[in-house]
Amino acid sequence: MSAIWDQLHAMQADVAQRRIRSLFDDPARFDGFSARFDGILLDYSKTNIDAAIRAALIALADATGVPAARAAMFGGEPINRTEGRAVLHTALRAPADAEIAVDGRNVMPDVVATRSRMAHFATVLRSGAFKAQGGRVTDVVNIGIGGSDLGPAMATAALAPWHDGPRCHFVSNVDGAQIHDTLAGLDPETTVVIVASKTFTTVETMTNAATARDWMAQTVADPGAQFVALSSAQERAAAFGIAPERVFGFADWVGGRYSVWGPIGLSLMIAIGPDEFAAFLDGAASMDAHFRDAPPDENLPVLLALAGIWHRQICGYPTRAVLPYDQRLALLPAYLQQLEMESNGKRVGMDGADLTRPSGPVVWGAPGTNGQHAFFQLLHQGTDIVPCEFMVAAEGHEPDLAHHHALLVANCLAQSEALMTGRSLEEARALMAARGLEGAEAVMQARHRVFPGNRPSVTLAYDRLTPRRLGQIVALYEHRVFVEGVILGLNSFDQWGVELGKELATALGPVLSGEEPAGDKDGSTAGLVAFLRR
Ligand SMILES: O=P(O)(O)OC[C@H]1O[C@](O)(CO)[C@@H](O)[C@@H]1O
Repeated sequence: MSAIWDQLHAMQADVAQRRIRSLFDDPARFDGFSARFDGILLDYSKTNIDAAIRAALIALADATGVPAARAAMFGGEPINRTEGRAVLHTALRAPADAEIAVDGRNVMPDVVATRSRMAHFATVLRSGAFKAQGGRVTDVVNIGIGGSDLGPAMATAALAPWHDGPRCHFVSNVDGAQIHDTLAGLDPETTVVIVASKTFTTVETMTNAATARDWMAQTVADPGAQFVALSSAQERAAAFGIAPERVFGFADWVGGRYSVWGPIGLSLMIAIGPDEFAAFLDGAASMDAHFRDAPPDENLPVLLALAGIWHRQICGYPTRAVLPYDQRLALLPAYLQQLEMESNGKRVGMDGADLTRPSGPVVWGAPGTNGQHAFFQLLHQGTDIVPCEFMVAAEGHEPDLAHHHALLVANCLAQSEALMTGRSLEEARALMAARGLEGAEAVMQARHRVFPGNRPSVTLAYDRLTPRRLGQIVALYEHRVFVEGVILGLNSFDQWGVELGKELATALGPVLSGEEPAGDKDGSTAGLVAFLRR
């Protein structure tokens, strides 16, 4: 297998000076290096991947066991080795009649039962039949963090055109500013609070949940009746005082960052309704089938993963930017940061030995066109190369504002073109000459206006951002992360790297309150404690 890695590095050295633009001398370049599924087009023709490199990348995926690992994941095997668990978020969106076994038991009856309990609850709440102390529920506050926040918050914002339920708010940070500002605008008598936590121990969520309960208790006689829990830890939810009929559980084979498809998606279901939520699940399930069945050179998650491996592990680019030209996907970069970096930000392989190559990249981004007026300067002229992943819809949701959408699309395409094509010194000098500049000043000014180009990007284009399309896009990224993780030989489904900070924060609480001395804390931490202690 290391022979294929070596081969890819050698291929990269061979093509390092090649202009991506020159690949379009072949009129079939776009068709040969793009793939379609349903209403989605993945264009990776603006990368330096050619047919031989793609073949080697596919051989790498085979040699590292991607097909077998994929079968093991869909088959419910305990592929999350460090936690001894299956990885079955795909079951949450599988058709009701699917049969998916964990330890010999079909999990689908439980999944389907929870799905219909959620749908019933959402329908009752949306219809006004669920009576809060003040009558019809006007507002829902989802309290959760990480995967218990980012998925539903991202998807709820993305699907705003489908909102016809109560207003949904999301509180995640333990910073009291967020819950203060959120609750300040709400009426406790018409608000329902959803406590979303797989473990029901996460300190941020439990602190916010207690604050929300105190807030509600000031005017509501039975605040527990307006609380809902989404959790794998059903006893802890009960101990918090939430009645079992408002506790929606899920199994430990659903990872936090993969959990929007089940109970953690309840706030989204309340916002858009069970039917549209079902379309979101169906979209994801269709991407699951595509990922399972399509040949690698037509398989969107595999191709996106191979482009990721090429740019990060072979070319050595340390970050990648996600740039949705779709304002309603403004939270997608944050969602993908958790999905990708919590999954593949690891330093050892499955066997515990050090990785011999870089882990997954730093993922960052912001919606276009805003980013163009902020950090795109570095993307075009900085000394680091940042592979960009653009996203754009053919159609917006505002027919009266079609001219806005036309500008949005033009800007998206202009950016990937500019990144690839750039502007040479000769072209820049011609521009200066046209402005009447001459001599050394013209050269200096021209050099500032050179764009080196040859900067790779992929574009994910889709017809329109619907619940189904969003489900497909999110599942596409989930599987992309999985494929990259398998190729790197790491466990994409644990997150031990978040533990140490949690432990130290717990220990620092009494130090900050003055109950305990700073003791053997390092000088910086002790100095900061002294400054911040009140
Ligand atoms: O849903 P929980 O158990 O509150 O966890 C929230 C988040 O915290 C993490 O465990 C990281 O600390 C994430 O993986 C998870 O999504």
